[in-house]
Amino acid sequence: MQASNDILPATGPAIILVEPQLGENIGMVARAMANFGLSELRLVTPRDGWPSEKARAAASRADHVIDAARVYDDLASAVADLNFVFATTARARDNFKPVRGPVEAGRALRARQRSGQRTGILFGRERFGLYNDEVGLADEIVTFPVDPAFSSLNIAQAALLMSYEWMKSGLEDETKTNFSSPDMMPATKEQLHGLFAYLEGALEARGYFRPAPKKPKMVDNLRAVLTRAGLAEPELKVLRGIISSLDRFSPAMPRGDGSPGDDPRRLPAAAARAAKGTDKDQA
Ligand SMILES: C[S@@+](CC[C@H](N)C(=O)[O-])C[C@H]1O[C@@H](n2cnc3c(N)ncnc32)[C@H](O)[C@@H]1O
Repeated sequence: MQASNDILPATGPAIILVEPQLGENIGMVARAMANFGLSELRLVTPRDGWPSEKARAAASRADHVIDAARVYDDLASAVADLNFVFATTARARDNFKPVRGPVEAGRALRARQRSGQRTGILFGRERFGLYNDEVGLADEIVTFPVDPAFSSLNIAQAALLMSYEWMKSGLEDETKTNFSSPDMMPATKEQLHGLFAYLEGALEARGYFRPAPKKPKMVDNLRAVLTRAGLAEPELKVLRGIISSLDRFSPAMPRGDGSPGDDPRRLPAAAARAAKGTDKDQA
């Protein structure tokens, strides 16, 4: 069957395969996407390179998906322009992320798309799935209800199930859900990662990440908390302003300009009261 000429522009979630190992699987993912009206395929460093004739053959004429597939050097770049990302995983993860079933996830993606957000779904390597720090780049997790004794689906089957739920969510007579006004939609991942870098730099300078071996876990937790908040761009600006202000007015270890040292006259009112020991709460 020939792919139709009037394929719709990519309005559905991007399907993001992290280091896919087999061209055949990439092709079958593309085919499943095309079956259910998805067309935006992103590949993070496919093991056997790209383009792949094996992928094209397995896609069974979903050529429009294969031809439009984009390759990225790392996952952060692949999600940079997205507002909301699901990670699919069969394994329970020890972090703060909400775990959804596929039906709920399909509906959530549809509602976010209707409110103008760009979304994506991550799939892991065939052999061992996604690393925890990769799941950490997503907002929420999707786990399919499967037999716990045999829980791992083939990647293309997993992509097929998610694509199916996506299409089904558009066929249902659902009440439209607007998450928020357009300027309060979640910031893009690139904007969010900018905040991570800024905050982590400020915390590093204050010796927050101690002892050093705990730093990766502390960073993961911090990022999970900030990701879960679904912060919009104006909210990121507020947080940046707060961090920069604390940076300037930390009497203990001043950074940047305007440090007040221990001069209470230059501290914000509450801090000045505390510094002078006149704060009633301290009595
Ligand atoms: C073959 S599986 C990887 C298997 C790996 N042992 C694991 O547990 O993650 C390839 C990918 O398919 C998706 N997947 C497989 N089974 C799944 C399930 N039960 N729920 C959600 N995603 C699943 C995930 O994206 C996974 O990284």
